[in-house]
Amino acid sequence: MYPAIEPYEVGRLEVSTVHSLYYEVSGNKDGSPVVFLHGGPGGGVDAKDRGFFDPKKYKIVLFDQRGAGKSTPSACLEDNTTWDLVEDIEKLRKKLNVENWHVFGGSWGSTLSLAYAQTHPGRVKSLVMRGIFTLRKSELHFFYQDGASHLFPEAWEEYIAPIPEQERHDMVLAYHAQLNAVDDTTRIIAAKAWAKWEMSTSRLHVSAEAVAQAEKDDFANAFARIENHYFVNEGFMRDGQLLEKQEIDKIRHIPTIVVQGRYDVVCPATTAHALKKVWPEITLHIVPDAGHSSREPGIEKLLVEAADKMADL
Ligand SMILES: CNCC(=O)c1nnc(C(C)(C)C)o1
Repeated sequence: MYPAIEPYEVGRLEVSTVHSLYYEVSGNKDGSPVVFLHGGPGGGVDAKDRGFFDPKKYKIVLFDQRGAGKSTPSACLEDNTTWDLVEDIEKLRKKLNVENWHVFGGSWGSTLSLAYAQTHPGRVKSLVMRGIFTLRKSELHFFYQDGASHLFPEAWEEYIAPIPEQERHDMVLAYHAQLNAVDDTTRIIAAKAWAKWEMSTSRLHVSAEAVAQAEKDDFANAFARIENHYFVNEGFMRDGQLLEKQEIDKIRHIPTIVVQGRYDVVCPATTAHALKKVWPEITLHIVPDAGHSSREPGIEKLLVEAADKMADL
């Protein structure tokens, strides 16, 4: 990763009558623009995310998506869909007087990267994606219903604990009821349990720091409520839409590098493999000793190398 830097511009962008987005710009004012799309949805950006990009070559744009991080209102689900976020990226591009830009996203950030590129292909100079997630029913089933549970049985017990046994046949729906309960205590207990499940399984070796993040009320509330909202609504798209040939044909020409952990249980390699089959032109790196997180050493290294490669395009 590149050394820590501070933004030279920080601002807020009103994108609807409800939502205001936090954004920041760092690196080279005259550099090649790149927009970083964070995960979750609802995960928010971290200052460390600037470190993927050479600050001499890139004009680095980070922003918190609707309801996430420093964007307001926090955890707000109103007017919060995949397609609202796609248009927010365009609003931010125009606000910053950017003609077109590199797009970089992991996990949900890869979902949004694909949705944005397939909607506005002319605005995307390159794609660097990590832990491919396309929100198919099968992907959600594996992580939230029956799959990852077999690899992390201890964490799974904590994840199902807030849900009555008779509701456990549909965990995403059951969590939707608790994450939107009138009672604040019910909501925060469910939010922390939901967030802890993901943060406990996102690394090959469990990270205490990542798990501790799930204990932070504001993070857990936004991450859990927004993720669950998108999943209950199936990402506001057709099942498998982002992998359809007609959709990939719109972006087939865009230089693209994907980095995928072999032991990613949150967004298993099967989706990156499916993407490669429908889009053989991409470069796909499978990291043999990594899980889901962009902070896994092998993943972090290849992401920086990928961004370095795209910088001169
Ligand atoms: C199913 N959501 C996975 C995702 O987008 C994700 N995983 N970790 C994150 C954060 C690092 C933003 C918490 O996001």
